[in-house]
Amino acid sequence: MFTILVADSISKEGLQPLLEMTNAKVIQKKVTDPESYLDEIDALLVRSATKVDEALLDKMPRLKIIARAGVGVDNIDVEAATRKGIVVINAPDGNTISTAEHTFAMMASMMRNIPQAHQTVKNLEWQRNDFIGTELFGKTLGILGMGRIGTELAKRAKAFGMNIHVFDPFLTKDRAGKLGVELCTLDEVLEHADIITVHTPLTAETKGLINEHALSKTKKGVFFLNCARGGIIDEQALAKYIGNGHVAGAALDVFETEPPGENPLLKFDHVIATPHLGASTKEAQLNVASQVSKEVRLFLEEKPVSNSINLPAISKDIYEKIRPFHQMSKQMGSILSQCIKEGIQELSITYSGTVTELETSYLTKATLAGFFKNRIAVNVNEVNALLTAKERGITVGEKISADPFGYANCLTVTAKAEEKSFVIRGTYIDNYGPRIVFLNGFNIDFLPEGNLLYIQHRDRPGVIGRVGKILGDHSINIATMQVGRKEIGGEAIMVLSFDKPLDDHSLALLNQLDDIVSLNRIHL
Ligand SMILES: NC(=O)C1=CN([C@@H]2O[C@H](COP(=O)(O)OP(=O)(O)OC[C@H]3O[C@@H](n4cnc5c(N)ncnc54)[C@H](O)[C@@H]3O)[C@@H](O)[C@H]2O)C=CC1
Ligand SMILES: O=C(O)CCC(=O)C(=O)O
Repeated sequence: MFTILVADSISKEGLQPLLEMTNAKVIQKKVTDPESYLDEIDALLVRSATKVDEALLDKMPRLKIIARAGVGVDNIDVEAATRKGIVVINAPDGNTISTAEHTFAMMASMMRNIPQAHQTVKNLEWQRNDFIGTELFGKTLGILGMGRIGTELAKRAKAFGMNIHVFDPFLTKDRAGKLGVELCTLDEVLEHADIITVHTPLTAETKGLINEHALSKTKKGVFFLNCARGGIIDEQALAKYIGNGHVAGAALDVFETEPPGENPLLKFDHVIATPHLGASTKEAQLNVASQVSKEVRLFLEEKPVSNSINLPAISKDIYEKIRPFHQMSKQMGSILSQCIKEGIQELSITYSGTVTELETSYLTKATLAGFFKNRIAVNVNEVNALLTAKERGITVGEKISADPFGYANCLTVTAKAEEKSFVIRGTYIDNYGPRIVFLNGFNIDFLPEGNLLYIQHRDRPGVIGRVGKILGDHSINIATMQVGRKEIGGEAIMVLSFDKPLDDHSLALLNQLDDIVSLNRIHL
């Protein structure tokens, strides 16, 4: 049974895919509510009100996925979540139109003084001369950040006869041409635009993108809009430039601190504001809620998700092809980890045959996840596998080889420790399943599943019988047994599988047998 916490106000209709799950319980409470049962939560859904920081994550040991019903994930410590192996997803385009429309509405309202004029009429005044506005037609709109919202805004502004100048380091000239906008440098936008609007994410790079230095380059009488994130425009600098009459007005939907409280910007008549309403439409809220609910459900059903911030996105079709290898990779990593007990310096995987046509980097991460599973306390999965390896000084390598050793496909994983290395090879046979076909220098053939015992021994008559006798004497049923050797009388191996885990006492007795070199219990 999964427990899902919906911590912010999210459209109930959009939550339907989660409410319909028979194996999930949905709790709608703030994270500060004692009845939110943080230590039992598997999935967390938020908007921007809940700050998902490391301290909160520490209280949620079972958490597997955080879903942001919206775009900006700046209220989530994605790095801490990644370290803990928690998938972070968002709803990247469910509120694009609403936010573009809100920005446009704010721009039109600001240029025609609508909020201020509205208030005077409500106050029974009739001041027609105080509210002379400015047309949008023929003006230059500077858009900083030409992503989804910037692009939708540009379309609407073009329809109003505006010239669009854009700064976005990731926008190509070709795409700018197709969108009918002029690609500029930041300075060019600052120098030429009549109205400047920001539509970037809030990152270390965009924090203070519009600071005093940038403001000093703008035209006198310029207008500003921020319907993206507080902090992209430095509030102190903006207040200074409105105060000295250089900036003619600003329209703000977002603030560095929300709610903004006694913010000096709100004292200016030429500043209009809304309380972070960009995405507040019925349509957007339904869109984002149902987008993330569907994704969380897919994730809990162990199906691939598309809108992850910290996990490589793979489509459902691709996942279906990769699924058998995905499971086998995890098992191979786990076997390796249980056979080579010491710390390793390097883990390399060679792919050959048909598997090379798939997203092998996903399999490499799964192998690492399997390897770390029983070694470290942190939940390691495809999200944090590479980071975990890096933090532990393990070099991870991936190679493609033309030689599949006679199989249709083959994965060979080598772990190198200081003094030894261990190699495991597996193949997936259609309509049959995964098989481990090579273990530490020996050809073998076993199913990587359940409770296994890997025995290295000398190839002498009677060893197999003595092993069987001890197990039989202790009522341990051998489900399967595979043997392999390099040469007659030389080193040999056995891999046995049992219906239940092998107990310590029987293991110790087996260890005392002549000709036994080493024993490894493997639990998959
Ligand atoms: N007010 C509200 O309620 C809402 C606010 N937002 C915010 O709007 C912003 C934009 O959202 P989307 O368009 O959906 O995101 P997006 O990811 O589609 O677009 C962001 C664009 O910013 C560009 N960019 C990144 N760094 C840049 C830099 N240093 N200088 C210039 N451009 C840069 C990127 O190349 C990208 O094209 C985000 O901050 C998001 O959180 C989104 C939805 C609702
Ligand atoms: O949840 C909201 O209403 C805010 C939306 C937003 O800011 C975003 O999607 O980035």
